[in-house]
Amino acid sequence: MDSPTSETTSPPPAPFGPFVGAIDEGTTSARFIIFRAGTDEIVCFHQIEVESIFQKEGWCEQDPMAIIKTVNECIDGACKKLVAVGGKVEDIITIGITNQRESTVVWDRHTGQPLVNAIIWLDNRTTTTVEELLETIPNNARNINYLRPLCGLPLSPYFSGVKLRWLRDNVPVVNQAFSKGSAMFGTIDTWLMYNLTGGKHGGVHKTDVTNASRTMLMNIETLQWDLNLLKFFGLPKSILPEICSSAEFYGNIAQGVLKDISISSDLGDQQAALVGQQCMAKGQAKATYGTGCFLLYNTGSSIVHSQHGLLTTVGYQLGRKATPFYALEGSVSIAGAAFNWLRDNINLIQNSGQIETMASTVDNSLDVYFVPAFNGLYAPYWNQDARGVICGLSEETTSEHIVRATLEAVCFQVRDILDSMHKDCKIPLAKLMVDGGMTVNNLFLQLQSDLVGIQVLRAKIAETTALGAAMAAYKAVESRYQMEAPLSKSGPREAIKPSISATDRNLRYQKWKMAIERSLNWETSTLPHGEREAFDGP
Ligand SMILES: Nc1ncnc2c1ncn2[C@@H]1O[C@H](COP(=O)(O)OP(=O)(O)O)[C@@H](O)[C@H]1O
Ligand SMILES: O=P(O)(O)OC[C@H](O)CO
Repeated sequence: MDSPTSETTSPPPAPFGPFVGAIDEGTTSARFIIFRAGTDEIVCFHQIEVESIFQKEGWCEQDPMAIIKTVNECIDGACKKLVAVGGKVEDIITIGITNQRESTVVWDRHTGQPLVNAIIWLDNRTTTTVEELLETIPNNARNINYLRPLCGLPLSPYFSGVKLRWLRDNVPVVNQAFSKGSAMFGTIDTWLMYNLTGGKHGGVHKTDVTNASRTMLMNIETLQWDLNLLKFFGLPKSILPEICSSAEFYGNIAQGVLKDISISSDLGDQQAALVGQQCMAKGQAKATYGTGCFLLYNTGSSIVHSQHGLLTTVGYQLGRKATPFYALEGSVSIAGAAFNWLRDNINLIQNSGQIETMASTVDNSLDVYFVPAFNGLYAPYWNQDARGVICGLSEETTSEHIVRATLEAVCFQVRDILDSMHKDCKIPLAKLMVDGGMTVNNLFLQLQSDLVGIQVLRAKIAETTALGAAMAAYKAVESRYQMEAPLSKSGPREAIKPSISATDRNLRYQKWKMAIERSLNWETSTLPHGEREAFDGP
């Protein structure tokens, strides 16, 4: 047996500051991560799951007060861990915020209390609102792309403006607060910022350009709230936060363990991952696989209006006077969420650790295709009436084939998006940077590379979203910081290369397209309700 040496017995050196903290408030969980400033070294973090509430079919809500409580617990938890390893909380020089986007909160400016639960981005209750808004488009055009030139987005239940309009039309207390001028609106970043900086006692009411670019209310060129868009949605400007850049002083934290520490960045989580992955040059792209999957392609300072179903969004603006960078985005609403469904609704798996093991026991999905269009299909289809289908089932199909087909479903959806990006930008992507909860799954990354036919590069650290927020916050307080400098000493990214033939890949993709056809317009292609009730079999 080795005798202990002074080297093995002495405690590890205390981490030295300065540190930068990042709140990452995702759909599934919240976390607070403490980085060594200007690096991608995580000193410690604390993460807690956030509960979603499903009151009715297609609805998804979260309790805004529970979100605040969870974030505060994450901050406390991470700071305790920092002290436990010998670090000092006072060495945290600033923090940043990154968040699930589009999710909508309305609260009362006098009490600081939410008027309703937050409507989460993947909530589908507003399909009728979209229908009603389509009716108001001149010349009976019913064109979902009518507002694209102004805001870069198609009309869809996904975006905050549509959710706000639904609240105005359906929740009297919100409608009254709009009329009285006592309502405040915010996406999750704004709600967090308001509460952290004092709430009803002087909390700031601000958002950043990336989050604002997901509301359908901001003009994509001026980066200001657009009066024509507000008029279209019938919403008052008085409820909206001030739009700021993604990296600047937002306010100081009012109480708790981080009291008086500044908040210096705010970015939607997918844009933060773009920064954290260092896709800061035109033509670079990343895909983040969490609850949903979001592929962002940096288009530099140019606004590219997609002709093929992608979104035009702000990528980041790192300082008040900095040039805004834009991105084309392909959004997939159900990625990792499909596994939550396999676990919670049909008990096919018990935990996410089983996914890779089960899917690896079979060589292929035995021609099973699963389109998890639970709340319609986002990019590039924007079909709110699509619903999920599993096709190709046979007597030989097992749970393992379905789990594998679920992994492949995410890969095929990314292929759909890459094809659109290729058409919009003309240059095919040579490689794709990937991150997010699903990317711990090695088989998944191999399937992704096989089914799109390009190299997939796994991020060196899993927390690229929080890293992006921390980098932007540090940039705001340390102007000499070079964000493009190599961040990590941990070696090159892991590259996964395609291992199947182009013929095989294209055949499988054709089958996927057939499955997509079967899922599209499912809601509107059913019999009208009256006939459905009368129909009594053949
Ligand atoms: N090994 C795995 N294989 C496939 N999916 C996974 C695996 N581990 C986690 N996931 C999925 O990743 C998602 C969580 O990722 P995360 O990036 O934390 O999400 P979010 O930022 O949306 O909260 C969950 O939906 C979960 O089902
Ligand atoms: O919670 P995530 O990481 O899946 O991200 C949610 C997106 O921001 C929704 O647009």
